[in-house]
Amino acid sequence: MTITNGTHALTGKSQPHSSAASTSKFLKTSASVQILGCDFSGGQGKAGVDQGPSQLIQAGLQKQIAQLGWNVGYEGNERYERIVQEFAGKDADIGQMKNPRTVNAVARSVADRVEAISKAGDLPLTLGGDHSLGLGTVTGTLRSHPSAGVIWVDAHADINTPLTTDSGNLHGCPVSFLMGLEGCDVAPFNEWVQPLLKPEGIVYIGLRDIDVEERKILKENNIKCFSMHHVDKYGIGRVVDMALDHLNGNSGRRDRPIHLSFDVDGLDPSVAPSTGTPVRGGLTFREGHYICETLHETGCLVAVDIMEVNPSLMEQRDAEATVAVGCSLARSALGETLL
Ligand SMILES: NC(=[NH2+])NCCC[C@H](N)C(=O)O
Ligand SMILES: [Mn+2]
Ligand SMILES: [Mn+2]
Repeated sequence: MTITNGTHALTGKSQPHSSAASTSKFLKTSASVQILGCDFSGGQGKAGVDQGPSQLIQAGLQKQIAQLGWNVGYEGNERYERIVQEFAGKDADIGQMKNPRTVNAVARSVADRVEAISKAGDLPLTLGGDHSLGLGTVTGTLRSHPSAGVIWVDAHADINTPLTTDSGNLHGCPVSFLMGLEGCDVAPFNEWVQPLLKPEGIVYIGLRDIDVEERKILKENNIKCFSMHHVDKYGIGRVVDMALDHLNGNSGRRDRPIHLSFDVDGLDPSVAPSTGTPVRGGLTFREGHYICETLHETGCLVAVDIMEVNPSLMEQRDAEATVAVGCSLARSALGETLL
């Protein structure tokens, strides 16, 4: 194991620690974390979620991750801004879907970047932006690691289809596109989206606000869901264990690559208030971090998304708290322990 000298991310004190990167099973030995800042809000209706990535970066995320022993790269938002410009004023609804061409083009571009980063043996850390970006990040991961499983932490299932969505907001639909469910074979998405995700390849944690049609889809496809009810019943420790068991075919092994897509609204609004669709009764600060820490411990994480941080909502101090928790979730997933 490589020993490097780092600085403790909380205390700022210098301390020796093992390199987080070296413990990963699916990354190259000298792996880097490549941060993708996706300042994108077109998958839902509230402005400001496009400020999430820049705020997370301004809060020092890049340096904090470096202090954990990682090489860190950061890619800003230019390419996505160009796409948003390109379709501005020219993106009429298609059926129920709002901003379909913009969401499509952004997700496609994100998929290509995540795929390239992952194939280079590095870990893509995507900062949203709204959760429609998950169509891009998970596609990119599955092109690079076809056997990867997804852990989707969220108050919502984001599994509406173009036929079932009431809101028309595509941040409520990425999972159905990833699975190629009925109604998802529509332009412009069908130009590139492949049904790479199988229903048994995803586990949800934190659900508590599911639309009627989504509930049917989850049941029909036998998708593993740990709602807040299950977190209360079993405790977060057993829930994460069961989630990993499910993805690893109950083999007892921990050898399936994992993509973590963390919507900060999975956390309770008292912990992450500044997000577009908050739902009370969510994960505590520790439950959220426990998920990230435990997934890091498996050595199987290949990609991480931190989504739906919207610093323009609520008061300034709420925004700061939400940005801070976004940073600390990312650090936990990348190996920060509080010891
Ligand atoms: N990524 C999110 N925050 N999604 C919220 C989705 C809410 C609702 N189910 C919808 O489809 O509109
Ligand atoms: Mn959500
Ligand atoms: Mn979501």
